[in-house]
This record gives sequence, C-alpha cells and structure tokens, in this order.
Amino acid sequence: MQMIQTSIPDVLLFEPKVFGDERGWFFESFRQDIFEQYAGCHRFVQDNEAFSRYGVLRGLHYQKPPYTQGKLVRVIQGSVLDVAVDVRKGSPTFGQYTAQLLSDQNHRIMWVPRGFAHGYAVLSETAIFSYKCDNYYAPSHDAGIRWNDPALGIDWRLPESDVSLSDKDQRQPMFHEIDPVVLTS
Ligand SMILES: Cc1cn([C@H]2C[C@H](O)[C@@H](COP(=O)(O)OP(=O)(O)O[C@H]3O[C@@H](C)C(=O)[C@@H](O)[C@H]3O)O2)c(=O)[nH]c1=O
Repeated sequence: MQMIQTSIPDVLLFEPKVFGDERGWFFESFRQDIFEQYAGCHRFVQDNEAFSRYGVLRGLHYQKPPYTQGKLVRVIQGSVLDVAVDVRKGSPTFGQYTAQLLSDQNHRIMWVPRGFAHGYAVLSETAIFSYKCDNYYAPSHDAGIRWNDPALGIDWRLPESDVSLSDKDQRQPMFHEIDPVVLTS
C-alpha cells in the first residue's frame, strides 16, 4: 500500500498493491497499521455503500460538531471524481479543496478527515461507492455546501446539464454562509 500526498496535507490517498493472476486480482483494501502510520488512530464505527448512475453528484456534505466524521472512501465499481473541501476554522488550507479520481481501475482510497466537506460525481455509467466513517450518522447535524459555488471553483469534470442532485443538495448554502468547523476531538 503506497501513500500519496495530496495538495492538502491531511487528505491522503492510498494506492494498494494489486496482485493479479489467472483467477483475477486481489488487494488489501484496508489495513489498520498502515492507515494509522499516516493518518493517526481512528476508530471506524460505520460502513456505507451507495450506488449511483452517471452524472449523480452527492455533496458537498459534512456533519457539524460534535458529530464530525472522518471518511475513508473508495470505489468498488466505476469511476468518480472525489472532492474534499477544508472547512476547519483557522486551517491554513481553509476553503481549499482537493479532487481525486477514484476508480475500479486505480483502486485508490482517500482519507477525508473530520472538518472536511465531501462529495463525489459519477463519471462512469454507474458506480458503487463505499466508505468507512469514524463517527455515526447524525441527521440533526447534517450540513452542506453548494456543489457549484464559484467561490470554491470545483471542476467536477461533468457537463453541468448532466449533473443530477438530490433536492437537499440543490438547496445547500454557499461557502461564505457556513460556520467554519471547530473540531472538538
Ligand atoms: C449518509 C446516511 C444517509 N442515511 C439515509 C438518509 C436518507 O434517507 C438516505 C440518503 O441520504 P443522503 O441523501 O444524505 O445520502 P448521500 O447524498 O449519499 O450522503 C452522503 O454523501 C456523501 C458525499 C458523504 O460524504 C456522506 O457522508 C453522506 O453525506 O439515506 C442513513 O440512514 N445513514 C447515513 O449514514
């Protein structure tokens, strides 16, 4: 498992070693020891899986304190552009984002720490997205940012007319309207 730094020091990419043979392939998708070596100690308590069609954009989402969530995300099938936006109060990279291609070809796994808004856009015909969370879902503390806020300037690599959003995501506030996240742990 190789660790690749992104433009935001706390957001990490992991690229597993894939062992191919005549049967197919194998890789380790999670190892506590390697993950901890780079990202520190986190206790994962919830796993999620989502299926989406081409053009679906989920995000940008985060949970407010004290229910902030770190997410270890990957694609099981298909290809997505995965985005993490730093919303941590006082962070030197506050308001910056990193966008990474995650696919069933590169098998890359991204660590999105607490205090980041997260989203992804499906670039393939369909995609299955899977992630581990270090805190439980807390709908009362659900929060988000508008996916196409010009202040963020995210290139989602999709024509705007192809983007499909939930009702909730069509109404998310702009970046300047949110309260920066103050991490409690
Ligand atoms: C996220 C989540 C949703 N749900 C339910 C609530 C709702 O009825 C249905 C769909 O929820 P949403 O529309 O919020 O699903 P979705 O838009 O896929 O939300 C997810 O987006 C990505 C980008 C993330 O980073 C995740 O943390 C999460 O916010 O599933 C749970 O029961 N548990 C969960 O952990």
